[in-house]
Amino acid sequence: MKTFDDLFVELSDKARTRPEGSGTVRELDAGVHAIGKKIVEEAAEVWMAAEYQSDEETAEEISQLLYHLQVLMLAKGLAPADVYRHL
Ligand SMILES: N=c1c2ncn([C@@H]3O[C@H](COP(=O)(O)OP(=O)(O)OP(=O)(O)O)[C@@H](O)[C@H]3O)c2ncn1[C@@H]1O[C@H](COP(=O)(O)O)[C@@H](O)[C@H]1O
Repeated sequence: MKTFDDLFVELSDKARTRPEGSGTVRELDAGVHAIGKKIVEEAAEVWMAAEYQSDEETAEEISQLLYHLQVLMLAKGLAPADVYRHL
C-alpha cells in the first residue's frame, strides 16, 4: 500500500524526469494558480462525500486531495519535512 511519503517520492521523480503522459507533469506546467483551484475543488468533494457518500468514497476523495496538495508542494519546492515540522 502506498503511503504519503511513497507518493511524494514518486511525484518528485515524475517532476524530474517528466515522462510522457504524466498528469503530474501536466498539472505542474499549469502552475500554482491552477493547482490551487484543483485543491479547492477536491476539498469540496471531500466535504460533500463526508456528508452524503460512503466512507470508501470519502477516503478516495481524501486521497485525491492529498495528491493535489503534494503537487502544490512540488510546485513550491516544499518537502514533506517542511510540512511535518508544523504538525
Ligand atoms: N494519486 C493520484 C491522483 N489522485 C488524483 N489524481 C488526479 O486528480 C484528478 C481528480 O479526479 P476527479 O475525480 O476530480 O475527476 P475530474 O475532476 O474529472 O479530473 P480532471 O478532469 O481534473 O482530470 C484525476 O483525474 C487525476 O488526474 C491523481 N493523479 C495521479 N495520482 C498518482 O500519482 C502518480 C503519478 O501519476 P502521473 O503523473 O499521472 O503518472 C500515480 O501513482 C498516480 O496513481
